[in-house]
Amino acid sequence: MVVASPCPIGSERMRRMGLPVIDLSRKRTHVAELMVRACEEYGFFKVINHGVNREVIARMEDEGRDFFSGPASAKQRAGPANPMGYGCRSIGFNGDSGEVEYLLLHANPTYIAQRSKARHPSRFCSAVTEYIEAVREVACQILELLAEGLKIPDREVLSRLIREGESDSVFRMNHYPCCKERDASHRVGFGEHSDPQILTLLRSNGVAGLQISVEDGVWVPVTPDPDAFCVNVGDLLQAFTNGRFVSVRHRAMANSFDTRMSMIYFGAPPLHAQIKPIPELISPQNPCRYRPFTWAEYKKAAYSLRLGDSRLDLFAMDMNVLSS
Ligand SMILES: C=C1C[C@]23C[C@@]1(O)CC[C@H]2[C@@]12CC[C@H](O)[C@@](C)(C(=O)O1)[C@H]2[C@@H]3C(=O)O
Ligand SMILES: O=C(O)CCC(=O)C(=O)O
Ligand SMILES: [Fe+2]
Repeated sequence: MVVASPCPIGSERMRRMGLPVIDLSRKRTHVAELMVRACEEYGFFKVINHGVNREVIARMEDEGRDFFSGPASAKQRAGPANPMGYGCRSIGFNGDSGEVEYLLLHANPTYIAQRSKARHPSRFCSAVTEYIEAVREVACQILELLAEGLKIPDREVLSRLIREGESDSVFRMNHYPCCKERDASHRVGFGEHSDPQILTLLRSNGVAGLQISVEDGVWVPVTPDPDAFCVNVGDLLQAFTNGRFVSVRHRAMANSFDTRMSMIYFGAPPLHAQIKPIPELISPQNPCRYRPFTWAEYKKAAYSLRLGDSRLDLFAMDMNVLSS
């Protein structure tokens, strides 16, 4: 098994400092610079003052709570996850599992309207649609700031891909029931992996569980903050930036005291989109590291592998051939 990267920052520094917290209301050039550094050094950061209306978040959270606490029959109606839909414990198609139940939806309004199998479908559907729209805007803003920070003249080169009507972005709600067992802190909710898409925006209630892999197999917990979005670089953004940004492995652990719910937006391009390093990020010192591929090809590879496998290596250029 080949695995994806841990965070390049050492465990001590990560424990001491925690993740970078970026205030989106600060000066644009400063924010862009901080974000680029965070994506290079941590692959993860938090954003605050992101402008997403509290009520939009609260409505989504209420709907999520209502769905997961609802009758098994309503949840079964939304399943089984193939891969979209409701799933319990089983993750993906290749034998992965964890102490989690979830709802996976395409982030596209028509799909959401058709797949709203909650107890109050139209209320659920409008809460999800509003939430996704608001979070997608933040994701686009971040991708444009990153392009600016990387001095890429086409500032929309990345944001355009997830703004497109045909974007294959996904919305996921994970519900981790409180695990009353004596040593539940060792129980895995969602196993280690990197996210395949471009950019992930995660929000959770105030309960801990998310952890990031740093060097030497150490896992560092992310302090929960319901007012922030936790943002991470996905595999495609690592490829677009020619390896300058890192798609870092993370996982979610069970919690012995409280129930945890996370709501995650995975910004992805349309299926037919070509993924290849952005030309401005290729140079003789940093030759092209990935061969061109489509998101459809990448997704197929992801779904044929286990959760913890690295798929980006399959699309990497042979650097020995390049240097000879
Ligand atoms: C085991 C798997 C679940 C997953 C598809 C995969 O084959 C490998 C990647 C997994 C992942 C991780 C990030 C997201 O939660 C997710 C929706 C995605 O796009 O890739 C999941 C997939 C899933 O749960 O279906
Ligand atoms: O629920 C979480 O905190 C993390 C889950 C995750 O990483 C994912 O669904 O890709
Ligand atoms: Fe993830």
